[in-house]
Amino acid sequence: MKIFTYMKEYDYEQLVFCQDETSGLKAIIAIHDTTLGPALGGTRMWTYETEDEAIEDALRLAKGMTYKNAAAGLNLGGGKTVIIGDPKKDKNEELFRAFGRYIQGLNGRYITAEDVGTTVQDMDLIHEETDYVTGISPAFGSSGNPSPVTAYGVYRGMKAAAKEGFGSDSLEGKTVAVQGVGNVAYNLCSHLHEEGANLIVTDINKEAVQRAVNDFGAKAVDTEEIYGVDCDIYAPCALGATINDETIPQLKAKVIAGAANNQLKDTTHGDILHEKGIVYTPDYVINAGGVINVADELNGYNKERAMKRVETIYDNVTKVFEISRRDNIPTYAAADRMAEERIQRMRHSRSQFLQNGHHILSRR
Ligand SMILES: NC(=O)c1ccc[n+]([C@@H]2O[C@H](COP(=O)([O-])OP(=O)(O)OC[C@H]3O[C@@H](n4cnc5c(N)ncnc54)[C@H](O)[C@@H]3O)[C@@H](O)[C@H]2O)c1
Ligand SMILES: CC(C)C[C@H](N)C(=O)O
Repeated sequence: MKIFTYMKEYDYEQLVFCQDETSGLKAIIAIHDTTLGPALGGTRMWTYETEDEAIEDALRLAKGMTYKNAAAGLNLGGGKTVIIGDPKKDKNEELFRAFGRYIQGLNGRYITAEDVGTTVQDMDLIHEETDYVTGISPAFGSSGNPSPVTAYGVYRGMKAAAKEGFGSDSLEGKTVAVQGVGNVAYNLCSHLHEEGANLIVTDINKEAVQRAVNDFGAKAVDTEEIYGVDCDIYAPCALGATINDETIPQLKAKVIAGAANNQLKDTTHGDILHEKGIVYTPDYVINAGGVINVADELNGYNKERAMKRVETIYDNVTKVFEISRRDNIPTYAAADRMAEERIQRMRHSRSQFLQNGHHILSRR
């Protein structure tokens, strides 16, 4: 992989490789853009086949966080970490503490939180070494696990998408096909079940599937079957790139609305969905609930304030559909436009120098 060529093409600021022999830590911190503020984004722990695959995942996820934070109206830039390893076997205290020291070394340019493969307990270990971590235990005044809040935001965004696709935001009687019933999707299923939606679920983890079957009366299908099931809404809630050349022809859903990051394999797939009249809800707009919640910690966490902001996901999704219709562009492009315009506006409005915080000579 030509790293500098890639970084230049998509305007990345920084890529940090972290190696600690004692703990076995191998991590990549990608900082995409800090125009709006420090880069906030989670830490993913995953078994990557190759180092290039891990680097690419970190870079793509970090850029997604720039757009997610900008579109959500947060004063934060975008970054992300991937730790190369098996979250079931390779975790230890030293590893997360070593990683925490690397974050501390960035002196606030990057703030972390949970993502796939990491937990509140892992964040607590990172917190032993740095304050630049959110989503730690509520006992520290933190917001805790972001997943239930992400799920609530996805639920609200799905309602806005249903309004666009079916003319009503009621999900009662709608059939939703959920791919991956992990931390976010289990909570999403709970909201959908409560509203009277029918659920079809799949996961590579059989216990996760069984829990959804038992708790919500969901119908289980095999992992490859999920794309072609008869449903109104497809909710991708596992990993990325599941909307691609192989899966699009199978889809029967009119609406796509789910939690996963980087759902489109690439932008051409967003174009195809647009041509087919499938309502695609841009991933980083609908799944911003978690980051909105953890970002509130930077002001001293207030749940009521955070949840009020999470409610805006419904309006943000609606706005993306409006831009898409107005400018006749696919929804992913409409979301990018919304995020990029905000970053550009802020970049320009900061051209005037204003002393903020400490006097620049105060430490002499
Ligand atoms: N946790 C959050 O707050 C949050 C916020 C925003 C976005 N996201 C994104 O949402 C997605 C889910 O996050 P999560 O925290 O629930 O993760 P998770 O690891 O708890 O859940 C993911 C689930 O997907 C399953 N899975 C993996 N590959 C699969 C496949 N090929 N087919 C079917 N199932 C498969 C896993 O077994 C797991 O149960 C991720 O893409 C994540 O980046 C999460
Ligand atoms: C900051 C976190 C809550 C990040 C979350 N994993 C996301 O992708 O939005």
